[in-house]
Amino acid sequence: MTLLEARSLVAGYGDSRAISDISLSLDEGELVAFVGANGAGKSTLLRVLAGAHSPTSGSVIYKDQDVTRLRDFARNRLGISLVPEGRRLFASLTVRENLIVGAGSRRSGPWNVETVLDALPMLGPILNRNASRLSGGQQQAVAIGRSLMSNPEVLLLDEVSLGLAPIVIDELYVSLEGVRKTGLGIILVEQDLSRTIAVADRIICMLEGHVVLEGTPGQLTHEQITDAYFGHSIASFSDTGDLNGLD
Ligand SMILES: Nc1ncnc2c1ncn2[C@@H]1O[C@H](COP(=O)(O)OP(=O)(O)OP(=O)(O)O)[C@@H](O)[C@H]1O
Repeated sequence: MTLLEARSLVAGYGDSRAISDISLSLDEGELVAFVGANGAGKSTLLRVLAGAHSPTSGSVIYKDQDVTRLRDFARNRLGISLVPEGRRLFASLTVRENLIVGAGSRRSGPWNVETVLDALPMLGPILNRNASRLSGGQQQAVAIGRSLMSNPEVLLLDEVSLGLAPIVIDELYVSLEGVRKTGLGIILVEQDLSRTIAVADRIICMLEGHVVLEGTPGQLTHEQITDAYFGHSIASFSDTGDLNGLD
């Protein structure tokens, strides 16, 4: 079942365009990864999907409902949750309190402090620690846990592993795999190509606001993704695996 759809989204800041004509769909239990160089438009796209930034044109459809005009808090209540770049925790609150803030949408579902701790075991020992005293990996785990507390059906994760040690990233991805098995649709932005290829059902590469390459990890090579990332080739795989040139 399709959870989230973007139709021809265009968005920007003032006169400058950050994303152009982006369309995508996300199914239940699917993990779609966006890759691309700095400034490619990945964060803007996630913010538009979450309702934190208004598109100039195009639409966002969530479970057959047009949510384009709904703000982020309203979309969160419906089941779309963004883990933003920079994590944005409440520094003066403890880990437990940050998690509880995430439950503000009052949606019912499987996630509560206990189940979040099961999914993200690194939070257990630091539950009563102030968020200002956390490492980057711990902050990211709290940010993911806080989003889960809203019982989302779509999780949007920006720059999951940015600035984190490989061992911490491994642990976070093990947790995410468990979260995904619960049936959530996940869209993530990830700089680490090897990891993206390992976890994603589909990879979408953006360059200067456009989608320049799209396919499953089985259809795309590391080299093709790297080329698209840096703008060396512009190509797309259809579902049948054919290579098509794009304008
Ligand atoms: N608040 C803002 N005001 C003005 N321009 C912005 C703002 N945020 C992003 N941009 C611009 O929009 C374009 C897309 O940026 P965006 O952050 O979405 O890309 P990104 O792929 O997520 O890159 P990064 O990895 O650096 O976050 C860039 O040209 C960027 O400079």
